[in-house]
Amino acid sequence: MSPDSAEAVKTTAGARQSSRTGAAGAAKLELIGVGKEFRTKRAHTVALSDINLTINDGEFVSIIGRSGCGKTTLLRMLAGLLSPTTGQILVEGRSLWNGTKVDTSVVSQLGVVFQEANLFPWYSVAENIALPLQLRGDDKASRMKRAYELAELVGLGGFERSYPRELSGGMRQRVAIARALSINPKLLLMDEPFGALDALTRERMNLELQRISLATKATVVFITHDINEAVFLGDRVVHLTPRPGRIHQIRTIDFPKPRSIDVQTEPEFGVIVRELRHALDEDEKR
Ligand SMILES: Nc1ncnc2c1ncn2[C@@H]1O[C@H](COP(=O)(O)OP(=O)(O)OP(=O)(O)O)[C@@H](O)[C@H]1O
Repeated sequence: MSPDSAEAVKTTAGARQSSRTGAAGAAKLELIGVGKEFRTKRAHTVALSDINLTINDGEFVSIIGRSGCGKTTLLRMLAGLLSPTTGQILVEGRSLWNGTKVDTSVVSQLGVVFQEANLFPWYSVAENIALPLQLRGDDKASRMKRAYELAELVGLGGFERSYPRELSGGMRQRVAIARALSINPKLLLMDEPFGALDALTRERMNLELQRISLATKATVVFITHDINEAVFLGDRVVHLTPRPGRIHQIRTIDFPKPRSIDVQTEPEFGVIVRELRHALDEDEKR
């Protein structure tokens, strides 16, 4: 982390500008003035307001924020599951949403991993991994070849014929990651993927995800409650504040990759985590 790292911290006023200056490379994902409102009989909730963010090819962006600040809403809009009320979402320059209508050809190029692995219990590991390829009509030989390669990549070589019930929680999440990667997604979207895992497994999965994302050069949007995890994995960390959800600051994390777990013991790492934690605590008072 450079001595002028404080420069990387931008508060609300500067967030719009800093959000458009990520690592070098082509824009993979652009959010322009994105907002989401929910209207029910009982309530009108502005879940997200004026989100502006550009994510470049190969970048890993972590998103943190208090419960209810709109993280999942944001990811669901990026995944094509929920239409934005305002603004535009562009994937490689192509609009994901046209009003409330989603462009399915863009969605089919996205990989999504949720907190629950959501595997099909009656399918083997390899069959689960290959499912998106089956849906897209790839022949069996080529999709199994790819499934076996991916099983190896996520550390499940030898388990290709196992069934989900025979796997640990961490292993099931690896299958979910491999399945999301099967289509070589333009974007990998992850919503609290390790939230249900114990601390040690989670730490191992952080290392694995770093390795996989570097090996595949994937562009990743990663939502987490865990500040440590966000900083460890992220090239940038986006902090959302609630009511309505807005980008409060975007912090660039300069530690070179691959990062070892020991980076977390470096004083600079501790400073960043503490500052982000403090900023999140401030959200409670808002
Ligand atoms: N389908 C919905 N209908 C009405 N309000 C909703 C809906 N989905 C989300 N909200 C509201 O939008 C806001 C943001 O919710 P969201 O689930 O995105 O937050 P979050 O940051 O992911 O929270 P958590 O960390 O607890 O998962 C909340 O006020 C929530 O009540």
